[in-house]
Amino acid sequence: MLKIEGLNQFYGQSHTLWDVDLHVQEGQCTVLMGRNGVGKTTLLQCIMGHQAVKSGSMMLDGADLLKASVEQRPRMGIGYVPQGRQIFPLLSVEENLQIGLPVRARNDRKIPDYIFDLFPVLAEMMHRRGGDLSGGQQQQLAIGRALVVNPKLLILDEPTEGIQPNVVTEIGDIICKLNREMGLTVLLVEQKLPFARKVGDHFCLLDRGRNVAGGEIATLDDELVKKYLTV
Ligand SMILES: Nc1ncnc2c1ncn2[C@@H]1O[C@H](COP(=O)(O)OP(=O)(O)OP(=O)(O)O)[C@@H](O)[C@H]1O
Repeated sequence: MLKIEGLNQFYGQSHTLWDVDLHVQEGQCTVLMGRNGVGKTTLLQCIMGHQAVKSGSMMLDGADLLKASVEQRPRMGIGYVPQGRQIFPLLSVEENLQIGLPVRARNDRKIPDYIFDLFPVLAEMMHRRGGDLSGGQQQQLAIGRALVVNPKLLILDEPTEGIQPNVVTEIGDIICKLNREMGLTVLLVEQKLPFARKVGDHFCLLDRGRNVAGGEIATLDDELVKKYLTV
């Protein structure tokens, strides 16, 4: 579904991503891994068009993502849950969810009911301000908001960061449900190994902006973990 090849990215003079390849297969959950600062968020931002790419190719179901504007990418079927959630604190839960509505077809600009089935707390807190929600609730809101655009590919940047263990389990179950039962293709950045192993089918491991390993999650062995993930 998503095929990135030979991607190079710079922050000014600083070469951050070096010839990075990433293939996300339809229906799979791919986990992008690596220590802090290796370039995971930068790669996701390149996919969303928030960072410029120096060279390489990036195709989504045969369409050239690099030719698409930031506004077009959600319309091409990408839902994005950014690092730190980026909830609008002064807007209500409903208004935060409504942000994705213009991306939907003109005759279908309504928040889909299944989002409230997945996250009942969003229905309960519909008129509360985003800033009044707990971290876990905000993460659920961020995922709900990404689903409003009716994505075929859901991208999540560290959805478990700074969240209580019971909510981490809940979010893991929901990602599995979206992926395995509802057929949504998922790409997520995740540092927590048990979580990555629970939700992931494939992994892509980066180190200092370069691919160092990848494949089925079962092949992510202790040696790779020690070399590239343990701090
Ligand atoms: N806006 C920016 N301007 C300049 N350098 C940046 C910028 N954002 C990130 N970097 C640098 O690029 C490198 C990759 O950062 P990035 O945030 O993509 O890594 P990461 O793997 O997602 O790490 P983390 O898990 O800590 O979020 C780091 O060295 C970081 O300091």
